[in-house]
Amino acid sequence: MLESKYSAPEFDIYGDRHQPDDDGNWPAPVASAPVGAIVSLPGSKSLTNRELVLAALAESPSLLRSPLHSRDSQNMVEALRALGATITETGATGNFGADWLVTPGELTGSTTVDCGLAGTVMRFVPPVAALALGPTTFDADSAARGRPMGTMIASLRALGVDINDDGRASLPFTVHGTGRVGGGEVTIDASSSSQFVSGLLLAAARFENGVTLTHSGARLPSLPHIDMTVAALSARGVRVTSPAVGTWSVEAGPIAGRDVDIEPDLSNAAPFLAAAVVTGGTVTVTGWPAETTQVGAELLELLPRFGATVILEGNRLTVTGGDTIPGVDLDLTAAGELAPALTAIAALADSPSTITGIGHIRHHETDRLAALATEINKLGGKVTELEDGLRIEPQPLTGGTWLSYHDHRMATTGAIIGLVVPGLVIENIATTAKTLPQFTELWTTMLAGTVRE
Ligand SMILES: O=C(O)C1=C[C@@H](OP(=O)(O)O)[C@@H](O)[C@H](O)C1
Ligand SMILES: C=C(OP(=O)(O)O)C(=O)O
Repeated sequence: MLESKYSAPEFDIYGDRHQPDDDGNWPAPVASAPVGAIVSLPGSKSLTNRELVLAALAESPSLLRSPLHSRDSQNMVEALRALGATITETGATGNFGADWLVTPGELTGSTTVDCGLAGTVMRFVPPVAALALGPTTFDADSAARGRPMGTMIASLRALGVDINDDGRASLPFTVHGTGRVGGGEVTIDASSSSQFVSGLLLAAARFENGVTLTHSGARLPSLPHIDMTVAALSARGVRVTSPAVGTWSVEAGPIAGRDVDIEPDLSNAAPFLAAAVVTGGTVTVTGWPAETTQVGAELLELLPRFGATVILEGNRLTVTGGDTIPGVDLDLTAAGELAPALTAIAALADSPSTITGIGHIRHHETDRLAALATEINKLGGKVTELEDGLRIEPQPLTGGTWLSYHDHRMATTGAIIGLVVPGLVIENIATTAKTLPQFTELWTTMLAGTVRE
């Protein structure tokens, strides 16, 4: 497949060319043959940042083993430290960094929180700040200031929290914590992000009356991420129920300290597994959990739709690309986080694809529907934006500059396409540090494992 559709590689994947230049541009390495590699990945962003929040709100210390060390998790650590938790590195430093010991402390507030580019920080920490004794001002990178926050601000206000946003309904804003939140019933529209639900549920056991939250919007994206929140709460002894579809109830009560192993990030596995699909090679990801709430688990069903063979043996997931890549019709409402990597596969497929249910990813790190269509079309592709998705009609692609839009998954999506499209240069590859600072190293190591035929 690789040879039949695309020209031979032009340059050496092992050379210095695969470091970014001084402007942060990175020539995406081309796979000279089907990839063949075993890849280990750092911890899950979503699990790490949930466990950090819960550990900071708990009644006793927690140990997070193999947490993600990345910009998003660092922003979370610094936010919780600023609010009063003590977080120290401990234990042997593994391949991807030390464990974290989190000791809860009095939530003092009177501080500022830099959310960076992290949706989990801007949506999970304000309810914690509402429990603090003083004001907390939240801001973010200018690239992230426009991400939706109105639902969080309105729902905290509905629960009795004083917030000053100067009428913007977005960052920056100040949460005037008083040390207590009454809680109770609240109805919110979480159609632009599931993180509004998760953020309120994570802190709700510390509200005086807990929370009963009902989602009222037309659609609710990323449900597996809410299930992850519910599971993380339950594992810490919090009583949380879902009495009806779209309603969750968290009882007031203590949050238990807990030692927890953070699973590898299965969404960050997507580009590596996609590399097997688009080159007709084989990639094994280690440490794949037997059971997980991560949405990346859906790759086991999704990648075979693109002609791949997927085998889970023990804790190793092996994906082998097929001889052809059929186009697909997918509803990714639940798994929008996987859409960029799957769009790369679809752009390199043998027939058209339609991906729907992902209107909300216009509110991710960038408008991902516009960004994916723009960048693929610049290379000669034919991607049409739909109201809630993309129509992808594969075309022969040529190299060019691939913009990242401060979006780690845009950067890694470019890398997938660059495996088979020579001359693709990714702007601001460093933005991958949001969730995977080792991306270029792991990617080139994956390619160095290539079995040349
Ligand atoms: O709760 C979480 O950890 C996340 C929820 C999802 O957000 P949306 O519901 O905004 O898609 C997902 O896309 C994001 O990467 C992480
Ligand atoms: C949408 C994402 O991130 P965030 O947690 O910043 O929303 C993502 O990682 O794909």
